[in-house]
Amino acid sequence: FGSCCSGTRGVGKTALLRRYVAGAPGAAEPEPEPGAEAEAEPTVGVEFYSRARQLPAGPRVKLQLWDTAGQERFRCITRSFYRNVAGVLLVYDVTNRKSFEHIQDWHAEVLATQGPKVIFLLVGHKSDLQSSRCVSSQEAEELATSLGSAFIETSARNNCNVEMAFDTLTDAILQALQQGDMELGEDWGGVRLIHKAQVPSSPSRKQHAGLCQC
Ligand SMILES: Nc1nc2c(ncn2[C@@H]2O[C@H](COP(=O)(O)OP(=O)(O)OP(=O)(O)O)[C@@H](O)[C@H]2O)c(=O)[nH]1
Repeated sequence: FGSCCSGTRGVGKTALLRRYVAGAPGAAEPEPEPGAEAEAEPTVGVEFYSRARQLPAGPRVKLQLWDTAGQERFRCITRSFYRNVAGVLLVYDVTNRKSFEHIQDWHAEVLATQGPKVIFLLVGHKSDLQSSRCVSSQEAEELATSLGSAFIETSARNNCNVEMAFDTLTDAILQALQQGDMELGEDWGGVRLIHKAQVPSSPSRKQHAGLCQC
């Protein structure tokens, strides 16, 4: 499943993705975050992450995750990645009101590129910073409802709800596929199926576990 993280600069998209990828069995711990006084390196264009997940229902899926830069000057590059995503995490920072107000712009931008079939998840990030919160869960719930998406609050720092966020998105994509709300297309890379039967049995080739790998 192709998915991406979108949101204003500095909301914590990279930290969220790194925390999720580091949660895979056997993965290395994410690099320590810079100290409070040091600025984190902004994402340049788009960075790529991936993580496999065994679904309880049987299939093994691989999430291909694009970390898109929040800075305006990279917008041309990031837009080109929306075409091949099945899911989008719309991320804002619960301590940054402006990042919340821009969520509708990010949503509209993805829709303008991808069409209405993409699955959104609204993510209120940095939930560990409760004392400086300026976006309530309730108003975020209301925004999520108006966008037709689910909503979750996360913290990469406390490792709170990080797995849950990506699991929620994956499950929603799977459900949309099963219900026919999302369809596979040959010229669309948002969801790709690799059937086990199509994988040659040569010992030199890596076998895919489960029924399929996306
Ligand atoms: N308190 C707190 N800080 C966080 C959390 N996640 C990220 N940060 C901090 O927020 C800052 C920005 O994080 P990034 O992950 O670089 O943000 P980004 O959205 O990827 O930024 P761009 O790549 O510029 O769009 C860094 O200083 C991180 O240490 C979190 O869960 N809690």
